[in-house]
Amino acid sequence: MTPRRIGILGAGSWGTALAIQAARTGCDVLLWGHHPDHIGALSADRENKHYLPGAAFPANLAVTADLREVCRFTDLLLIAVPSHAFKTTLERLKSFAPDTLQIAWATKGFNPDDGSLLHELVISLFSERTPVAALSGPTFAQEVAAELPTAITVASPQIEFSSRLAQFFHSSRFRTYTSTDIIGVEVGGAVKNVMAIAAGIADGLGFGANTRAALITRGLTEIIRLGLRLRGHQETFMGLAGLGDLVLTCTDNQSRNRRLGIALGRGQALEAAVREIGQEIEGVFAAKETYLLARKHSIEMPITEQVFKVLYENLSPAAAVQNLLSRELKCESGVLQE
Ligand SMILES: NC(=O)C1=CN([C@@H]2O[C@H](COP(=O)(O)OP(=O)(O)OC[C@H]3O[C@@H](n4cnc5c(N)ncnc54)[C@H](OP(=O)(O)O)[C@@H]3O)[C@@H](O)[C@H]2O)C=CC1
Ligand SMILES: O=C(CO)COP(=O)(O)O
Repeated sequence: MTPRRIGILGAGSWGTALAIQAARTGCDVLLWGHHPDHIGALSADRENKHYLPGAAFPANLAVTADLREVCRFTDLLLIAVPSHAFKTTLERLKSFAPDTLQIAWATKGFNPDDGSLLHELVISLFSERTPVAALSGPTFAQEVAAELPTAITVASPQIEFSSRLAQFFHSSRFRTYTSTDIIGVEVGGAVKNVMAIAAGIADGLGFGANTRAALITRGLTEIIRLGLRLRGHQETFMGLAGLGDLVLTCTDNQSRNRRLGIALGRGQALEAAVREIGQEIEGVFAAKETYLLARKHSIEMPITEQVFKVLYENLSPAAAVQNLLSRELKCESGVLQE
């Protein structure tokens, strides 16, 4: 049997957890990070002490700070850098990647340049023929590293590619489902982070379970509205990469987006809260991109709008809640209509 090889780009908590998971299934894995010093520490410690402490690297997981080395190792790459670094990572790859490159990603977010989806960016920089896939679902890195049972969706328009990738990561503790709806999976993964900030704000303000459940439900409506407009499939939003990830992120304090919301609801300033969390908080970018997309497509996304205003227009969390509550009365059953 030919050896299964994968290169994983991005040595933060999620790239490291996925590298460990792929290695556990028997793949040979090369994990790339952009800071030589950080990669040196990973190599010496056989552990990512900064981003994923306590998860030992399997022997078949190697690390490098040299992107060319990854392309010499394999033409199958999985990108797990933050969305703001996604384009530059692709551009760096493009100059020396082979024509046979297959690109998957576990990044959750939009292209910050224009709010396009990441698969559109990959195709525009590479080719319509490049196999592409997005991995997304309710998956905290620490729990995957600790081998707590987890399920994820691998979405690609090319079924052979998603099926092959699903096998690269599948184990008895990590269940992989395939999907052809890459649009729905990407929209769900990006916009749930905005809702997690909203849910955190509500909890930080001292509201209760009723408020949280209402935000999750109405947040899902917003995700579906935008997702359908961008041609995602309704059933995807009820799946792991939709409702599954939305519930996870809005309800558990492992979520950095939720923790940011809690800090804001308690009155902490944005910069101080971001600094204290000290890791990527994708919802800060996604709130702006989702808000602009909603305006572009004339879609009502009131929770997104209020989160945007809290983050970018200095609106107080209490005023944002008041704005949501004072909206005109609506019929719930019309939620999916324009
Ligand atoms: N953590 C999780 O549980 C999950 C995360 N995700 C998604 O994974 C993506 C990555 O997040 P996550 O790993 O959690 O973030 P972390 O904050 O844990 O790590 C971010 C990593 O990105 C690196 N990085 C920052 N800028 C660049 C750049 N320009 N080029 C290359 N690498 C860069 C950082 O390196 P350095 O520190 O050296 O700057 C660091 O290694 C996000 O889109 C997130 O939504 C998805 C599912 C679960
Ligand atoms: O996407 C995630 C889990 O599925 C991680 O969420 P946070 O980025 O909010 O920590």
